[in-house]
Amino acid sequence: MGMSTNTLIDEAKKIRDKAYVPYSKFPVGAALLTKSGKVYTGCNIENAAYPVTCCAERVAIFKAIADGEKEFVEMAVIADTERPVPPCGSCRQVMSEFFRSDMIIHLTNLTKDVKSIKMEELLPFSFQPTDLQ
Ligand SMILES: O=c1ccn([C@H]2C[C@H](O)[C@@H](CO)O2)c(=O)[nH]1
Ligand SMILES: [Zn+2]
Repeated sequence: MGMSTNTLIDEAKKIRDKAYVPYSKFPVGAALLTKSGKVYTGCNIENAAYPVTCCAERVAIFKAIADGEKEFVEMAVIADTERPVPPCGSCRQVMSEFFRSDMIIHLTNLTKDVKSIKMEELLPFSFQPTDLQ
């Protein structure tokens, strides 16, 4: 694991403290590295209308996209889980829209277990923009 990966995990851990989680009390942090070397971070933001909640991963991705970023190289996600935190299905679908199939996502937890997984393994046979043509 390179130095940039540890830095990315640290950034994810740091923004996890900003999570707005009055309902689940389950804070999650995510950090996304762009090809240009910038890091976009996200935390989960819940809502009294529970399903309106946005996960940490999507907050990070949407911040980057809204800032004009298009090329991503690595992502880290962290939560206080027993195993490396598995992203939800909605986040996997959003990731598959913007991440290359060979991009690595580092899933981790507070006890530093890390599962580094390729986009294509995280969501195989995913519905793609090209399927609309
Ligand atoms: O990978 C995950 C899994 C869950 N959550 C959030 C959604 C909700 O706020 C809380 C409990 O599901 O954790 C994330 O942000 N990312
Ligand atoms: Zn999610």
